[in-house]
Amino acid sequence: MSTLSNLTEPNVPQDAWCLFLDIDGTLLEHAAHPDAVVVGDELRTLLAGLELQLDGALAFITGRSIAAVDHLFQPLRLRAAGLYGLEHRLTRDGPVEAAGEPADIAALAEEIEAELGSADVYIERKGPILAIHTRAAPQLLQRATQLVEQALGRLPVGYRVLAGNAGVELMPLEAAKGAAIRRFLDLPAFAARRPVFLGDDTSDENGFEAVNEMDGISIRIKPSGPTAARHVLAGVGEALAWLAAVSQRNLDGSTGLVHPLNGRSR
Ligand SMILES: O=P(O)(O)OC[C@H]1O[C@H](O[C@H]2O[C@H](CO)[C@@H](O)[C@H](O)[C@H]2O)[C@H](O)[C@@H](O)[C@@H]1O
Repeated sequence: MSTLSNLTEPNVPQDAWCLFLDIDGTLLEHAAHPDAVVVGDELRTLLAGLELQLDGALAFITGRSIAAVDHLFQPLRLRAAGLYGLEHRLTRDGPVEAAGEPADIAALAEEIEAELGSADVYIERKGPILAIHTRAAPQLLQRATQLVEQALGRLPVGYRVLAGNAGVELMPLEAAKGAAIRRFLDLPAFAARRPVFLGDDTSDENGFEAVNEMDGISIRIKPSGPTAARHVLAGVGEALAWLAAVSQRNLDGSTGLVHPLNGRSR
């Protein structure tokens, strides 16, 4: 685990590499509600350009569903692992593959909603995953966490509880960003490329570990404590600037290891 003091800003190899991107808190500033985030045309253009430069070796790795991601980024469609890897779209225009039958957690969502009894708590129903958002009611986070932890024993298959950003999520054990990244790395478009992963959250830590094992480049956005990532960028603005600088360097045809924000080799 690294702490803030020993994390450095990342370099990116100019030879064969591929890119994995978390969305909320990495590419998009957090908003009061999941539907309130805004995707600008500049971001769409940046991602489309990077995807082209990387010959398609770019994928979103997100806790959102792929349908929700498509809706947010439309008309742009990219390769994606959604629901923390319970869904994959391995080619840009291909089908969404979903992991087995989800447990029926609809009733549980109703129960938790009634128990919390606050219009300020938003329960996002994502098929096999429940996300309980307490951004507008932070005093209810502890109770929400207790409720999902208590529910674990009643669920038919292995579930776990993961702290989210201003909330908590209940998800199947196999939902993990590291496994989602590995799945892409087995594909011809990604194989033999060095993985680069940008993320900002607890759920991204598992992805950083996977990327580190493959001698990749793990980048935590705005870390607040120890992280498995080896590099840091201070916030969404810095992450977007870094990606834009990398893209520009690709267009310029530079070679070697570069620090894209200041152009110096390291
Ligand atoms: O893996 P990510 O792409 O980072 O997605 C993680 C979760 O992001 C969304 O929730 C978070 O962002 C919302 C918008 O800023 C914010 O209102 C909420 O408090 C955050 O937790 C999304 O709604 C979840 O489904 C994702 O799992």
